[in-house]
Amino acid sequence: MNIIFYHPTFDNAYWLSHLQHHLPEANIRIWQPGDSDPADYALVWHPPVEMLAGRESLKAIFALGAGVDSILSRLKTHPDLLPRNVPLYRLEDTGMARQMQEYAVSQVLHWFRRFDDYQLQKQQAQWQPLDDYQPEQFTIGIMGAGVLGNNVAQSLQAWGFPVRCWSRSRKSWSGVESFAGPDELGAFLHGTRVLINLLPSTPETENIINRALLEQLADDAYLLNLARGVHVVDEDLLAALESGKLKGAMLDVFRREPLPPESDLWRHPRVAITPHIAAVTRPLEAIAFIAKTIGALERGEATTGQVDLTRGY
Ligand SMILES: NC(=O)C1=CN([C@@H]2O[C@H](COP(=O)(O)OP(=O)(O)OC[C@H]3O[C@@H](n4cnc5c(N)ncnc54)[C@H](OP(=O)(O)O)[C@@H]3O)[C@@H](O)[C@H]2O)C=CC1
Ligand SMILES: O=CC(=O)O
Repeated sequence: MNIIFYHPTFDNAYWLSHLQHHLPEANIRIWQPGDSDPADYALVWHPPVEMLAGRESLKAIFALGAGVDSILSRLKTHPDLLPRNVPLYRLEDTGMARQMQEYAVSQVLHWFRRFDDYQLQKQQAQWQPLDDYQPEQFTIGIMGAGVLGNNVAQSLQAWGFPVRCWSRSRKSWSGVESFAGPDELGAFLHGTRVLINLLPSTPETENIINRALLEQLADDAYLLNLARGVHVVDEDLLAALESGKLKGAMLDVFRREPLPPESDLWRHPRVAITPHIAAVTRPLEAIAFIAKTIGALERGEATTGQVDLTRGY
């Protein structure tokens, strides 16, 4: 079995040695420009067009992340980026769910315990206990009820917050109110105090967090964007912060990354920023998932994590 590997920033030697450990029978090589030798599987992130074009005999391609938007969006300009009829897989969880839980729980508790307000008071040397918020005032609405949304919902439920989710198909998760499809988006937003975005980036979800959506949230709402920058219309977010509709936002992802120094988001006092680190690919968990999936494919067994190219996630 031949496997080709390409990632622009990962430690290739580290990945190769651990892949080899999990797949001892495989010939694994780092793909280099000009390499058109046979391959059964390709493991990629931001692959050059030349790497995969024409490789119709691949058995599968693995994206080395959870979101596949960076690959699928390039298909418009480079239709031969992905060979036809070759299944594309993505990483499912592989340690990212735990990271998303840590991020979401810590930030929701930060807002719930009013640490943002106390930080502002501190800047004015103001010693002033504030009224507590009650969990009932802190309904959490999670957009995107997939692998990561499900785990984040469970971790926030454990803290006693009312949790609801919104997805294309209805979920029946114990204690979580489920809303499905565009017709139920308004009901999902009504009363949501903390909006957590964990949607994939697709043509349907681009710019979804806009003025009309933000206006439907509860007053003094908060936004936590953990998914993709293209989901949010930045001007509308800044306007909602200025109008007081939104009390704060924490953003991990941006339309342009790195976020340009001239962006007003950097300077807004009620916007917190992290550099797309909410959940990073953990090599050992990712390699275990890929090796398990290759094993299942070789044996003709069922797999999970295949991307539906028509849905775009
Ligand atoms: N910031 C970071 O560090 C990271 C960000 N991410 C982002 O998180 C995203 C989510 O990951 P993951 O949970 O694994 O993805 P999944 O594919 O498991 O879940 C996607 C969810 O979004 C829902 N959805 C998709 N399209 C729509 C739509 N048009 N309307 C309503 N709901 C929709 C799906 O609905 P249904 O269940 O009905 O199919 C599903 O519940 C990734 O795509 C990636 O962009 C991921 C990892 C790290
Ligand atoms: O944003 C990261 C990913 O894995 O998707």
